[in-house]
Amino acid sequence: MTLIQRFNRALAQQNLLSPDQTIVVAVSTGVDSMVLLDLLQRVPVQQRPQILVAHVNHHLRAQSAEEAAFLTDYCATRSISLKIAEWSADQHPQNGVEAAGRQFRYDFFAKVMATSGATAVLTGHHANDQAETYLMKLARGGDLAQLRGIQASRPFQTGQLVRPLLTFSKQQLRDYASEHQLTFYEDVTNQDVTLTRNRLRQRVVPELMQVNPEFLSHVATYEQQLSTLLSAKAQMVATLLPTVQVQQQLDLQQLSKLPSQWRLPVLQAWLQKHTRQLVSETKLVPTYHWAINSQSASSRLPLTATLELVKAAGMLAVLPVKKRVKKLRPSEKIMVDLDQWQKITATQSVGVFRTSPTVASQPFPLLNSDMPLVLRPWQPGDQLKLKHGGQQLVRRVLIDQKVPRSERTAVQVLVNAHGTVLWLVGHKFSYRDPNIARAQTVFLALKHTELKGVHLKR
Ligand SMILES: Nc1ncnc2c1ncn2[C@@H]1O[C@H](COP(=O)(O)OP(=O)(O)OP(=O)(O)O)[C@@H](O)[C@H]1O
Repeated sequence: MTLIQRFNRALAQQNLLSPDQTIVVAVSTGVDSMVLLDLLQRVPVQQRPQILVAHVNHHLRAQSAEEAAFLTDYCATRSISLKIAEWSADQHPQNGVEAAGRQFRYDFFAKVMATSGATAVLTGHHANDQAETYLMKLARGGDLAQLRGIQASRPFQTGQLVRPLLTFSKQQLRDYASEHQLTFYEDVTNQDVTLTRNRLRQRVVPELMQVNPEFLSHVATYEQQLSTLLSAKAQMVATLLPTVQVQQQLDLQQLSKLPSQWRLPVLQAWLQKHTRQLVSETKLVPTYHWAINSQSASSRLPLTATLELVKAAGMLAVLPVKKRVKKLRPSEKIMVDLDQWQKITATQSVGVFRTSPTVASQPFPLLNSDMPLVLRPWQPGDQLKLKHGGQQLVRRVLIDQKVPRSERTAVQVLVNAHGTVLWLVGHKFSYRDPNIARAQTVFLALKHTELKGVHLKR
């Protein structure tokens, strides 16, 4: 089969052989995309899709303007529609020009696709590009899924991104170009061996082809096998995921019942679903150990700036990061406004109300001279007034009530303007005669709230 026949077969496989559809052809004026454009024009007219060439002038090389002018002339002579985008120098970033240029290109292709109603964008990627991509990914490391190379076709905007030359080697394309006397431009930056891809292109791939001339087709075969394997894996994970999910949460016991090789991929899929981010399995290993280890020191694990993993009652949930309530230090005081809840810890709020609140509360005769009321951690000399005129040290109350030493410092007292303790919050009230003159009855209340998400449903 000739190269032209193989090319037409590749187009047929992608359902592109129809004059009723428009395709965008990304042409850089390099040999690959000029061969692509030439081959497309050789498709019999009754099958040939409408061609719309898209070119980006990157303004990166002196040659750029010449290339754009050449392509303008080429398309005009052959009555081919052409769209050119200018990526002007002032748009170039200081670093990462290559990636930014690629982004600009694909954004432009997407725009052209949208405005022309095209069904596909075609690029000139070939078998050597595929091999270089594989080698780069092997060197970089990661999950097997990340080793996937360039796809012959993948969804792109409202259609497909198609690489019909993926099975052809660079040499085959060069031979075709010289046989058909095509004009094309060499990218001089391809000679720059300080760039990793160029070193692979010029040194490593030729070496490997010396080891085995079939190297490129072996890479293509691996890519196919890998694709099949990964889609089988994705299907299996999709089947297993519902067996460990309870609503939005993940049941850790069910997870640990899965065959060991599926636990990490299922955790990964569950996390991806709830965070919309894919974390590689390799990076997920510590998270997995934290999740299944019942001795983990903490029940929370930060995931992103805004999300955290929360583990409770054998379940795992992805929740928004809670704003931590700052622990009160001994010197800190909070002025108490009447009729308002005041948070004193992550789970406790205190209020002084003029009408009885819905939660349990203690009536207390309050004097104008008590105001302002203050909440603060208790101090060593603090005392409570007892009913028959005596005093009791706060410290004594805490000891009598067997409050663990570690929890004692966090206990708060409500004191009046004169520093008299009215309430040892959560433990005991000071006594005051309910018939004292000029007093108004207020209600001292303590409310416990659960930390959202810590008490998870099973
Ligand atoms: N300036 C350009 N204008 C239009 N199309 C381009 C341009 N540069 C590259 N392309 C398209 O992208 C294909 C691959 O080009 P090249 O290998 O230089 O890009 P890459 O950056 O390595 O690949 P990718 O763009 O997929 O990351 C070309 O064959 C061509 O179809």
